Amino acid sequence: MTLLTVTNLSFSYHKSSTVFHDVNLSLEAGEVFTILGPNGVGKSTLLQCLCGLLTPTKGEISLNGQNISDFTHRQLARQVAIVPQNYHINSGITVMDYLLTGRTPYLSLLQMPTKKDHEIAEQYLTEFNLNTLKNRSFSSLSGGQQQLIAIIKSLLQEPKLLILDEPMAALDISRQYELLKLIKRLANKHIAILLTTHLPDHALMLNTKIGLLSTSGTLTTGSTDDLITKERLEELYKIPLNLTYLPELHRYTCQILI
Ligand SMILES: Nc1ncnc2c1ncn2[C@@H]1O[C@H](COP(=O)(O)OP(=O)(O)OP(=O)(O)O)[C@@H](O)[C@H]1O
Repeated sequence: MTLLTVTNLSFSYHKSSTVFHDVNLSLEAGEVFTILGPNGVGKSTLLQCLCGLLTPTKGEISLNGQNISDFTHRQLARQVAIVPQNYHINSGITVMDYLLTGRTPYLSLLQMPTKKDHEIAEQYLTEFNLNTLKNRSFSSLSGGQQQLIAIIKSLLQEPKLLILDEPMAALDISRQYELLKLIKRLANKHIAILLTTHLPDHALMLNTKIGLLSTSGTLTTGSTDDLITKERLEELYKIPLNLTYLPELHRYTCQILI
């Protein structure tokens, strides 16, 4: 069965203006879907609708055939994790305690995280070579460190669908390389991943399903070959650019012509 089905979805913050309308998309387990679009077109808004943080004005979102409005918060948090673009955490919570909040959907009321939960968090910190951050306060971390820790927290949720809002934005290129590899590994483990990015190269590297969200509020979906083209991207971003084929990698790369 299709993991995520989005049907005729529309959203408005204010009655007078629609952010996006009639959005349709679907995602199977293990598929990766990349959304591109100019600043302010509604990518984050769409992602927040998909994980139940915002309620769409119209349309339906289903997980394994069940409308997400029928899920409890706890049920939904076992299925879907989101790594947002920004964090507003000023509580002084340590990195370890922040990570362990990812286990909340699996704990009963007032239950403390278990030894096993600590071990899983430690394992991820080791995998990402971030152990030294464990006892730091989350809010004292750099933007890139926060992004990596938030990604690890989302993995502790063991989601079937992982939603990443511009996950590469604050990362240096070596961390981007690690994250791109991680996305491929998670997809091989049948986790569906929906991400946004401002770099067409990320979509070309991942070779995913694509959604182009335009200023008119429509989402055009298709394959990388069909949608990551010079013509489509120039129309979307209104700038001159070029795609160059890299024979050694069997894919294109995108350059802004300046
Ligand atoms: N809470 C809010 N209340 C009212 N309008 C909002 C709110 N959040 C976002 N918007 C507006 O909705 C539109 C879509 O914003 P959104 O953050 O989803 O865009 P985006 O495509 O993710 O942008 P970016 O690429 O810059 O992150 C923008 O015009 C934004 O100003």
